[in-house]
Amino acid sequence: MPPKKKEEASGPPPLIGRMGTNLKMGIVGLPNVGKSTFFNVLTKCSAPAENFPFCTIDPNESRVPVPDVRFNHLCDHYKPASKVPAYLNIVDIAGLVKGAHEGKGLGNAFLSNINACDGIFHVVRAFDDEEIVHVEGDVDPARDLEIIHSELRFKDLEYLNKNLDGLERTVARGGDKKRKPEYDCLCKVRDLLNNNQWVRNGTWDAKEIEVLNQHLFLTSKPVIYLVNMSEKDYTRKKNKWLVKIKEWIDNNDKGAMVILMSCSIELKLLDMAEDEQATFCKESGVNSALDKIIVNGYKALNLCYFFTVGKDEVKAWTIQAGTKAPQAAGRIHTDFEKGFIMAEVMSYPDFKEYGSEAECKANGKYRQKGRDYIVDDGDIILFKFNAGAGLQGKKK
Ligand SMILES: Nc1ncnc2c1ncn2[C@@H]1O[C@H](COP(=O)(O)OP(=O)(O)OP(=O)(O)O)[C@@H](O)[C@H]1O
Repeated sequence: MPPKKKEEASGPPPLIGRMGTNLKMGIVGLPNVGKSTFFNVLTKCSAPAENFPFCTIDPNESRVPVPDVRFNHLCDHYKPASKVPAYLNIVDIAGLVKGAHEGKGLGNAFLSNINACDGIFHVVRAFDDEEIVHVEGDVDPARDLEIIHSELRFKDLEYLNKNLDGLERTVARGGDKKRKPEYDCLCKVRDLLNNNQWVRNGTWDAKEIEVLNQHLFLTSKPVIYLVNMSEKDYTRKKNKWLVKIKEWIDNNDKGAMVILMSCSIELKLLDMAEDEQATFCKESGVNSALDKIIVNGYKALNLCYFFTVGKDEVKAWTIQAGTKAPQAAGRIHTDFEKGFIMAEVMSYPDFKEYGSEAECKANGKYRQKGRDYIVDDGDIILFKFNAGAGLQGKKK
């Protein structure tokens, strides 16, 4: 067998989850925890946010620009006619309740909406308000985290057992040896789930990841926990539930990202003019959590982007981390991939340091990269491709 090319051997490891650039983060949580409010402030649109459970009946989808000082700097520099940032797709999913996996509270429909997402913003309520009904009767974020965690796990177990039954018969009868690795992998999934663990927290080799990616378990999706606090608590950066939340996450999802936020502060900021907002943030020491949430949601999906720049347009092109130059070129046009010759690349830090394309060139920072180049987040690229592929010459 010929030796593997260096880039193949050292390329990024396979990942659990769907491939592609049109991935979505779903907003998940119990009813009345602030999901729709969060979705509204995020998208600055007006999906209903009412003071009673289940006001979100159908999933609501939107996309929000990913904030990036590099993109802003490139726009300031080129002053292009068109500015196109990267976007994060977000879906607002109606509240899950205990027993959702058995169909309670329209559970199954909502669980299938989660299935259509690639990552989860898990919103948990840490604010008290007697006017706002809590489906479990009182506020207790650790209990709520456990409910959602268990519902997704139960749903995976239900799906798994259905698949495993058939597979067990086929493999046990010795009829289909080819499916033994799949069977073994699914048994490993079953053990994990029965042990109160999520698929995402298991250790998997490349072959097993191939199997997992045929099934796309709910508990294989990356999760960012959003703790929705009252305005007062968020401002003073204190909340009586934080220790318990941290404890729960350490015990159940060690290392997961937790972001503190307050939907009521975000609503307040949304109503302010830009200068008023700046003064408020300076005086109160409070900042919006939205940028951090969007940027980390995007990263959780393993997405990144490269830039194309010029007077006509500065644009961020979403790719999956680890994408090689020809496939990145293919995001712009399939002919760019087919007729790929090279990528001319400036890294963003070099561009920032030298101040222009000409200075990057003069200082050896304008590099020509071939087919095996793995595009880095923030690269500024000009692709050269063979006009025989259908288009003329080179194109930004
Ligand atoms: N941090 C907060 N402090 C106080 N009130 C809040 C906070 N976040 C949200 N709320 C209020 O809680 C109520 C419920 O919020 P929202 O409708 O967004 O919940 P939801 O999780 O989308 O519910 P459902 O799943 O039932 O649609 C609203 O009245 C909203 O204004």
